[in-house]
Amino acid sequence: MIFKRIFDEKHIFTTIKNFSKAIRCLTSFNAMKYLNQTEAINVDQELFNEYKFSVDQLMELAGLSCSHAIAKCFAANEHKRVLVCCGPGNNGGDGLVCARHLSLMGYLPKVYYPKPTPNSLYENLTHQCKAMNIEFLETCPPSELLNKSYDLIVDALFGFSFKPPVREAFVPIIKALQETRLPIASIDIPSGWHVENGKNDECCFEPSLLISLTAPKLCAKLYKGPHHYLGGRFVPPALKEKYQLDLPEYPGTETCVKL
Ligand SMILES: NC(=O)C1=CN([C@@H]2O[C@H](COP(=O)(O)OP(=O)(O)OC[C@H]3O[C@@H](n4cnc5c(N)ncnc54)[C@H](O)[C@@H]3O)[C@@H](O)[C@H]2O)[C@H](O)CC1
Ligand SMILES: [K+]
Repeated sequence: MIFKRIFDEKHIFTTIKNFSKAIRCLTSFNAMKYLNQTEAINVDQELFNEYKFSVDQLMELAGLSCSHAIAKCFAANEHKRVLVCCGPGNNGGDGLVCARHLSLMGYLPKVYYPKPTPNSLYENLTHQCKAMNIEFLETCPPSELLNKSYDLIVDALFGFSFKPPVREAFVPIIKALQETRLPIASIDIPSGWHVENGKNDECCFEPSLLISLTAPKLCAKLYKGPHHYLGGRFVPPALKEKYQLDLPEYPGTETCVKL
Protein backbone atom coordinates (compact mmCIF):
# COMPACT_ATOMS: atom_id res chain seq x y z
CA MET A 1 0.00 0.00 0.00
CA ILE A 2 2.71 2.40 1.07
CA PHE A 3 4.73 1.36 -2.03
CA LYS A 4 1.74 2.04 -4.25
CA ARG A 5 1.38 5.52 -2.74
CA ILE A 6 5.05 6.27 -3.29
CA PHE A 7 4.74 4.95 -6.86
CA ASP A 8 1.65 7.11 -7.52
CA GLU A 9 3.28 10.22 -6.12
CA LYS A 10 6.40 9.60 -8.15
CA HIS A 11 4.29 9.00 -11.23
CA ILE A 12 2.30 12.23 -10.74
CA PHE A 13 5.52 14.14 -10.11
CA THR A 14 7.11 12.79 -13.33
CA THR A 15 3.97 13.57 -15.33
CA ILE A 16 3.91 17.17 -14.06
CA LYS A 17 7.63 17.52 -14.77
CA ASN A 18 7.24 16.22 -18.34
CA PHE A 19 4.20 18.39 -18.92
CA SER A 20 5.94 21.58 -17.80
CA LYS A 21 9.01 20.61 -19.86
CA ALA A 22 6.77 20.23 -22.94
CA ILE A 23 5.16 23.63 -22.28
CA ARG A 24 8.61 25.22 -21.82
CA CYS A 25 9.79 23.60 -25.05
CA LEU A 26 6.73 24.74 -26.93
CA THR A 27 6.89 28.32 -25.72
CA SER A 28 10.64 28.65 -26.27
CA PHE A 29 10.23 27.20 -29.78
CA ASN A 30 7.49 29.67 -30.60
CA ALA A 31 9.33 32.62 -29.15
CA MET A 32 12.81 32.00 -30.50
CA LYS A 33 13.76 34.71 -32.95
CA TYR A 34 14.92 33.83 -36.46
CA LEU A 35 17.05 36.64 -37.85
CA ASN A 36 16.82 38.09 -41.32
CA GLN A 37 20.08 38.87 -43.12
CA THR A 38 20.20 42.52 -42.00
CA GLU A 39 19.52 41.62 -38.36
CA ALA A 40 22.25 38.94 -38.44
CA ILE A 41 24.74 41.47 -39.80
CA ASN A 42 23.65 44.09 -37.22
CA VAL A 43 24.03 41.67 -34.28
CA ASP A 44 27.45 40.70 -35.60
CA GLN A 45 28.52 44.35 -35.93
CA GLU A 46 27.26 45.16 -32.45
CA LEU A 47 29.32 42.32 -30.97
CA PHE A 48 32.42 43.80 -32.56
CA ASN A 49 31.74 47.53 -32.24
CA GLU A 50 29.75 47.92 -29.01
CA TYR A 51 31.00 44.90 -27.06
CA LYS A 52 34.56 45.07 -28.39
CA PHE A 53 34.93 41.39 -29.15
CA SER A 54 37.62 40.57 -31.68
CA VAL A 55 36.85 38.32 -34.66
CA ASP A 56 39.36 35.75 -33.42
CA GLN A 57 37.58 35.45 -30.08
CA LEU A 58 34.13 34.85 -31.55
CA MET A 59 35.41 32.63 -34.33
CA GLU A 60 37.21 30.39 -31.84
CA LEU A 61 34.05 29.99 -29.76
CA ALA A 62 31.89 29.52 -32.86
CA GLY A 63 34.21 26.90 -34.39
CA LEU A 64 34.62 25.10 -31.06
CA SER A 65 30.84 24.88 -30.60
CA CYS A 66 30.50 23.48 -34.13
CA SER A 67 33.05 20.74 -33.39
CA HIS A 68 31.10 19.84 -30.24
CA ALA A 69 27.76 19.67 -32.08
CA ILE A 70 29.40 17.48 -34.75
CA ALA A 71 30.82 15.14 -32.08
CA LYS A 72 27.35 14.79 -30.52
CA CYS A 73 25.81 13.74 -33.85
CA PHE A 74 28.66 11.89 -35.60
CA ALA A 75 30.99 9.91 -33.33
CA ALA A 76 34.67 9.93 -34.30
CA ASN A 77 34.88 6.13 -34.50
CA GLU A 78 32.23 6.02 -37.26
CA HIS A 79 32.87 9.36 -38.97
CA LYS A 80 36.61 9.73 -38.67
CA ARG A 81 37.48 11.05 -42.14
CA VAL A 82 36.06 14.55 -42.42
CA LEU A 83 36.33 16.97 -45.33
CA VAL A 84 36.00 20.57 -44.11
CA CYS A 85 35.07 22.90 -46.99
CA CYS A 86 35.96 26.51 -46.20
CA GLY A 87 34.83 29.69 -47.95
CA PRO A 88 36.54 33.09 -48.11
CA GLY A 89 34.71 34.81 -45.21
CA ASN A 90 34.19 34.30 -41.49
CA ASN A 91 32.09 31.20 -42.12
CA GLY A 92 35.22 29.67 -43.66
CA GLY A 93 37.21 30.84 -40.62
CA ASP A 94 34.76 28.99 -38.34
CA GLY A 95 35.46 25.94 -40.52
CA LEU A 96 39.23 26.22 -40.05
CA VAL A 97 38.79 26.48 -36.26
CA CYS A 98 36.37 23.56 -36.33
CA ALA A 99 38.86 21.42 -38.31
CA ARG A 100 41.53 22.07 -35.68
CA HIS A 101 39.24 21.07 -32.81
CA LEU A 102 37.98 17.99 -34.67
CA SER A 103 41.58 16.91 -35.08
CA LEU A 104 42.14 17.33 -31.31
CA MET A 105 39.02 15.23 -30.72
CA GLY A 106 40.23 12.18 -32.66
CA TYR A 107 38.86 12.92 -36.15
CA LEU A 108 41.01 12.99 -39.29
CA PRO A 109 40.00 16.24 -40.98
CA LYS A 110 41.23 17.47 -44.36
CA VAL A 111 40.49 20.97 -45.60
CA TYR A 112 39.36 22.19 -49.00
CA TYR A 113 39.86 25.97 -49.09
CA PRO A 114 39.67 27.11 -52.72
CA LYS A 115 40.02 30.90 -52.17
CA PRO A 116 42.24 31.50 -49.13
CA THR A 117 41.81 35.04 -47.82
CA PRO A 118 45.11 36.94 -47.72
CA ASN A 119 45.10 38.40 -44.21
CA SER A 120 46.77 37.43 -40.95
CA LEU A 121 43.64 36.00 -39.31
CA TYR A 122 43.11 33.39 -42.02
CA GLU A 123 46.82 32.84 -42.61
CA ASN A 124 47.29 32.08 -38.90
CA LEU A 125 44.29 29.72 -38.79
CA THR A 126 45.64 27.93 -41.86
CA HIS A 127 49.12 27.77 -40.33
CA GLN A 128 47.69 26.28 -37.08
CA CYS A 129 45.89 23.57 -39.06
CA LYS A 130 48.96 22.75 -41.14
CA ALA A 131 51.12 22.67 -38.00
CA MET A 132 48.77 19.97 -36.73
CA ASN A 133 49.29 17.97 -39.94
CA ILE A 134 45.85 18.73 -41.31
CA GLU A 135 46.12 18.28 -45.08
CA PHE A 136 44.83 20.94 -47.49
CA LEU A 137 43.44 19.67 -50.82
CA GLU A 138 44.42 21.50 -54.00
CA THR A 139 41.36 20.52 -56.01
CA CYS A 140 37.74 19.75 -55.35
CA PRO A 141 37.30 15.96 -55.16
CA PRO A 142 34.70 14.58 -57.58
CA SER A 143 31.67 13.16 -55.78
CA GLU A 144 32.63 9.50 -56.35
CA LEU A 145 36.01 10.02 -54.72
CA LEU A 146 34.35 12.07 -51.99
CA ASN A 147 31.97 9.23 -51.15
CA LYS A 148 34.84 6.72 -50.98
CA SER A 149 37.37 8.80 -49.09
CA TYR A 150 35.33 10.53 -46.38
CA ASP A 151 32.66 9.82 -43.77
CA LEU A 152 31.39 13.35 -43.23
CA ILE A 153 31.55 16.79 -44.86
CA VAL A 154 31.64 20.04 -42.92
CA ASP A 155 30.18 22.87 -44.98
CA ALA A 156 31.80 26.17 -43.97
CA LEU A 157 31.59 27.83 -47.38
CA PHE A 158 29.12 30.68 -46.87
CA GLY A 159 27.29 32.10 -43.89
CA PHE A 160 24.88 34.96 -43.39
CA SER A 161 26.60 37.32 -45.89
CA PHE A 162 26.01 35.04 -48.88
CA LYS A 163 24.44 36.71 -51.91
CA PRO A 164 23.32 34.42 -54.73
CA PRO A 165 24.25 33.27 -57.31
CA VAL A 166 27.25 31.10 -56.35
CA ARG A 167 30.40 32.41 -58.05
CA GLU A 168 32.32 30.21 -60.47
CA ALA A 169 35.15 29.09 -58.13
CA PHE A 170 32.62 27.52 -55.77
CA VAL A 171 30.32 25.87 -58.33
CA PRO A 172 32.16 22.48 -58.32
CA ILE A 173 32.11 22.14 -54.52
CA ILE A 174 28.44 23.18 -54.27
CA LYS A 175 27.70 20.60 -56.99
CA ALA A 176 29.61 17.97 -54.96
CA LEU A 177 27.54 18.82 -51.86
CA GLN A 178 24.39 18.39 -53.94
CA GLU A 179 25.49 15.00 -55.28
CA THR A 180 27.16 13.35 -52.31
CA ARG A 181 25.51 10.68 -50.23
CA LEU A 182 27.69 11.56 -47.22
CA PRO A 183 26.18 13.38 -44.26
CA ILE A 184 26.82 17.13 -44.32
CA ALA A 185 27.17 19.36 -41.25
CA SER A 186 26.50 22.98 -42.25
CA ILE A 187 27.87 25.85 -40.20
CA ASP A 188 25.29 28.63 -39.70
CA ILE A 189 23.68 28.40 -43.18
CA PRO A 190 23.53 25.50 -45.64
CA SER A 191 25.86 27.04 -48.25
CA GLY A 192 24.06 28.22 -51.35
CA TRP A 193 20.73 28.47 -49.55
CA HIS A 194 19.20 31.92 -49.54
CA VAL A 195 19.77 33.30 -46.02
CA GLU A 196 16.05 34.04 -45.65
CA ASN A 197 14.23 31.91 -48.24
CA GLY A 198 16.28 28.72 -47.97
CA LYS A 199 16.64 26.16 -50.77
CA ASN A 200 16.50 27.27 -54.39
CA ASP A 201 17.03 25.90 -57.91
CA GLU A 202 20.77 26.40 -57.64
CA CYS A 203 21.18 24.70 -54.28
CA CYS A 204 18.82 22.37 -52.52
CA PHE A 205 20.89 19.92 -50.45
CA GLU A 206 19.61 19.20 -46.95
CA PRO A 207 22.39 18.90 -44.36
CA SER A 208 22.12 16.18 -41.72
CA LEU A 209 23.23 18.73 -39.13
CA LEU A 210 22.74 22.49 -39.09
CA ILE A 211 24.57 24.49 -36.43
CA SER A 212 23.04 27.95 -36.19
CA LEU A 213 25.45 30.45 -34.64
CA THR A 214 24.41 33.21 -32.22
CA ALA A 215 20.74 32.86 -33.27
CA PRO A 216 19.12 30.95 -36.14
CA LYS A 217 18.55 32.79 -39.41
CA LEU A 218 15.22 32.73 -41.23
CA CYS A 219 16.25 29.91 -43.60
CA ALA A 220 16.64 27.61 -40.55
CA LYS A 221 12.84 27.63 -40.20
CA LEU A 222 12.76 25.64 -43.45
CA TYR A 223 15.40 23.12 -42.33
CA LYS A 224 13.98 19.59 -42.33
CA GLY A 225 17.08 17.53 -41.43
CA PRO A 226 17.44 15.48 -38.25
CA HIS A 227 19.85 17.60 -36.18
CA HIS A 228 19.62 21.32 -35.51
CA TYR A 229 21.91 22.85 -32.88
CA LEU A 230 22.60 26.36 -31.65
CA GLY A 231 26.23 27.32 -30.98
CA GLY A 232 28.25 30.46 -30.35
CA ARG A 233 27.63 30.82 -26.64
CA PHE A 234 28.92 34.36 -26.38
CA VAL A 235 25.86 36.61 -26.62
CA PRO A 236 25.77 39.15 -23.76
CA PRO A 237 22.34 39.25 -21.99
CA ALA A 238 21.75 42.91 -22.93
CA LEU A 239 22.21 42.14 -26.62
CA LYS A 240 19.89 39.15 -26.32
CA GLU A 241 17.35 41.46 -24.74
CA LYS A 242 17.77 44.23 -27.33
CA TYR A 243 17.04 41.89 -30.25
CA GLN A 244 14.55 39.81 -28.20
CA LEU A 245 16.40 36.68 -29.25
CA ASP A 246 14.75 34.38 -26.68
CA LEU A 247 17.46 31.80 -27.07
CA PRO A 248 17.16 28.46 -25.29
CA GLU A 249 19.30 27.92 -22.19
CA TYR A 250 22.60 26.15 -22.80
CA PRO A 251 22.76 23.17 -20.44
CA GLY A 252 25.50 23.47 -17.78
CA THR A 253 28.86 24.14 -19.37
CA GLU A 254 27.87 23.03 -22.89
CA THR A 255 28.96 25.15 -25.87
CA CYS A 256 25.97 24.09 -27.97
CA VAL A 257 22.33 23.20 -27.43
CA LYS A 258 19.94 21.03 -29.46
CA LEU A 259 16.99 22.95 -30.91
N1 LIG B 1 28.15 37.09 -34.78
C1 LIG B 1 28.22 35.90 -35.22
O1 LIG B 1 27.22 35.21 -35.25
C2 LIG B 1 29.47 35.39 -35.71
C3 LIG B 1 29.47 34.64 -36.85
N2 LIG B 1 30.58 34.18 -37.43
C4 LIG B 1 30.52 33.54 -38.72
O2 LIG B 1 30.64 34.54 -39.71
C5 LIG B 1 29.70 34.28 -40.76
C6 LIG B 1 29.48 35.50 -41.56
O3 LIG B 1 30.72 35.89 -42.03
P1 LIG B 1 30.97 36.94 -43.19
O4 LIG B 1 32.43 37.11 -43.32
O5 LIG B 1 30.16 38.14 -42.94
O6 LIG B 1 30.40 36.27 -44.47
P2 LIG B 1 30.33 34.82 -45.09
O7 LIG B 1 31.34 33.91 -44.52
O8 LIG B 1 28.93 34.45 -45.06
O9 LIG B 1 30.72 35.05 -46.61
C7 LIG B 1 31.34 36.21 -47.10
C8 LIG B 1 32.33 35.80 -48.17
O10 LIG B 1 31.70 35.03 -49.17
C9 LIG B 1 31.77 35.70 -50.41
N3 LIG B 1 30.53 35.50 -51.14
C10 LIG B 1 29.34 36.06 -50.88
N4 LIG B 1 28.43 35.64 -51.79
C11 LIG B 1 29.08 34.81 -52.64
C12 LIG B 1 28.71 34.08 -53.80
N5 LIG B 1 27.50 34.15 -54.28
N6 LIG B 1 29.62 33.30 -54.40
C13 LIG B 1 30.89 33.23 -53.96
N7 LIG B 1 31.33 33.93 -52.87
C14 LIG B 1 30.43 34.71 -52.23
C15 LIG B 1 32.06 37.15 -50.08
O11 LIG B 1 32.76 37.78 -51.13
C16 LIG B 1 32.92 37.02 -48.84
O12 LIG B 1 34.26 36.75 -49.18
C17 LIG B 1 28.52 33.71 -40.03
O13 LIG B 1 27.63 33.06 -40.89
C18 LIG B 1 29.20 32.80 -39.03
O14 LIG B 1 29.51 31.56 -39.61
C19 LIG B 1 31.88 34.49 -36.81
O15 LIG B 1 32.82 33.53 -37.00
C20 LIG B 1 31.74 34.68 -35.30
C21 LIG B 1 30.72 35.73 -34.99
K1 LIG C 1 27.86 27.18 -44.33
